[in-house]
Amino acid sequence: MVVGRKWVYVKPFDGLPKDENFRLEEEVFSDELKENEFLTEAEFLSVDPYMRPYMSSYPVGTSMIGGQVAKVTASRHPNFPVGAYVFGNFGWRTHCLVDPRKLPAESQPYVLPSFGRHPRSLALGVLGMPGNTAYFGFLELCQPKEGETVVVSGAAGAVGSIVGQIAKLKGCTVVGVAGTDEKCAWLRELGFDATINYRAVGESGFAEALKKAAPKGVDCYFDNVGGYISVAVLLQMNLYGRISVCGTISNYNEARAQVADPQREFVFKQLRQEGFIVTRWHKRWMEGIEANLRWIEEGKLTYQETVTKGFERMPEAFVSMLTGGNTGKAVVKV
Ligand SMILES: NC(=O)C1=CN([C@@H]2O[C@H](COP(=O)(O)OP(=O)(O)OC[C@H]3O[C@@H](n4cnc5c(N)ncnc54)[C@H](OP(=O)(O)O)[C@@H]3O)[C@@H](O)[C@H]2O)C=CC1
Ligand SMILES: CCCCCCCCC/C=C/C=O
Repeated sequence: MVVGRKWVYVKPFDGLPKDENFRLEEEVFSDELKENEFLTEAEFLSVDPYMRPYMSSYPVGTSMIGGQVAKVTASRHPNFPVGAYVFGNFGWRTHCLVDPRKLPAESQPYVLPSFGRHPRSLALGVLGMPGNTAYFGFLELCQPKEGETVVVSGAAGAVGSIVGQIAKLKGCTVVGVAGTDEKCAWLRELGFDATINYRAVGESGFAEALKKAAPKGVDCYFDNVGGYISVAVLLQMNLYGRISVCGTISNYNEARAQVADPQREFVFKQLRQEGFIVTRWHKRWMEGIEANLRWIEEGKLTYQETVTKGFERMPEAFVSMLTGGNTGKAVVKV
């Protein structure tokens, strides 16, 4: 018998998540596995922005959703032997009994490929879902061309920091938008050509700061945040510009987003905007991971992680990420 712990969603979110929304519970697993089942023990867990809006469609009493890196501790599945490390969407839990046949195609667990000298936690960041969000969401939807100007919001986070570096690899001029001077300094170290600390310039100063940072206008916008930042970028897009709408974290804690009417820009500048969910590319998942790993090995792609220690601190790490406490990928080490 194995006793695990899990975080349960016990009260609907209202604004920023609080302690009262979560409860830590125990769960018991039998040692008796059925054919094709395996048991895991978590090593690293991910806290991601999507958990905030997604949980609103789950009933209270559901375990918190999310990805993790875990070790297989018992198995009756030939592809998941004892001792293997896997990625799985097992939720905020220390242990999980898995039968892959019960999971949808786009959420199948997989044994981690070798990351060489790099930590396994990267399977939650640059070598996992956020890295693939950057790789596919930027390259496929923005179709960047050498010499173009790319703006990335949420630029110092898990997705944005990779998008900006890929844009540099493609020969673009890159402007990153982030919430502190320290984050902006890191982005310039990564090779970003210009940065804007949106908190420092404020809503009223953002358009002018963008004009300075991107004097030739914007050809591609990778949008992680929505809100006034995105409206300002939209108004400075060039003819035939492309916008990849990845996320709108600026309103995840609000019941309703403030709506602007941007349609005129789309008509007269003939813009193209497309939203996406990264699992759209689940059949090409390993292609993204291999490309990002290759760039890391070649010294062309750098990553950073913000690691919180202790499974009991999952809610704290989640709220910290939602409020800008992380640089690069936010993860929790059990
Ligand atoms: N479409 C898809 O398939 C996917 C979408 N996403 C989306 O990508 C975005 C980034 O995710 P991810 O890289 O994991 O998260 P990050 O690592 O970027 O962490 C979230 C960051 O958002 C920033 N932020 C918080 N509030 C605001 C605000 N009001 N305005 C601007 N920035 C804010 C904070 O940085 P700062 O200090 O700069 O404010 C914070 O660090 C999210 O919107 C997420 O939902 C992620 C994965 C897949
Ligand atoms: C039950 C876990 C589902 C995991 C899906 C991961 C896809 C994240 C898509 C993110 C969208 C916006 O942030």
